[in-house]
Amino acid sequence: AEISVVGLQASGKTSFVNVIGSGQWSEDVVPTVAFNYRKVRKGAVTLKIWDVAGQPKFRSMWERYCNGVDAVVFVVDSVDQDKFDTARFELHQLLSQPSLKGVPLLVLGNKNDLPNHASVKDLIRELELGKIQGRPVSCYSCSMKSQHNLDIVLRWLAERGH
Ligand SMILES: Nc1nc2c(ncn2[C@@H]2O[C@H](COP(=O)(O)OP(=O)(O)OP(=O)(O)O)[C@@H](O)[C@H]2O)c(=O)[nH]1
Ligand SMILES: [Mg+2]
Repeated sequence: AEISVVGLQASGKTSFVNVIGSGQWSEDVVPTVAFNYRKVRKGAVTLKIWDVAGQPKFRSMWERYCNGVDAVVFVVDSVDQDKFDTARFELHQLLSQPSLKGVPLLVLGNKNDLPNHASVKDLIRELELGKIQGRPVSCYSCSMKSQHNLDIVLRWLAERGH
């Protein structure tokens, strides 16, 4: 399956790709410039992953990297509640692109190893996930640091096929 990983800067997209790619958690990751491409084998499935940069100047590129993928993964820092409005805006903006019609969406509320993280229920409300129509949508709370819930995330991705 081919997937694209998007979301605001410092939400943990590159950490996600590093952890599922090599099992390596590291505190020291540099902000992504433009994008990274990585192929990850997980048992019988090969994931082709576009890890796209989240800083404002790169967000206009998200659509290009999401075009034609089997799933979009949108990563949110579930502790950084001040950024939920921006995350919601960028997510709905992206999903409104005609090229992304029907593409399955996985929202990850990352950093749940930290205190006061938003729950899945909070994220569904804050990001208005209930308003999304015409595509499968899932939302999980997880942590790249503790690897909590990464098993169900990988299962979800494996089900996107190929
Ligand atoms: N506590 C904690 N920190 C995390 C977790 N995931 C990522 N981080 C930290 O969050 C910071 C940003 O992580 P990145 O993976 O670089 O974030 P990004 O979304 O790729 O950022 P851009 O490439 O700039 O868009 C780093 O300091 C990570 O160590 C997590 O699950 N828990
Ligand atoms: Mg990155």
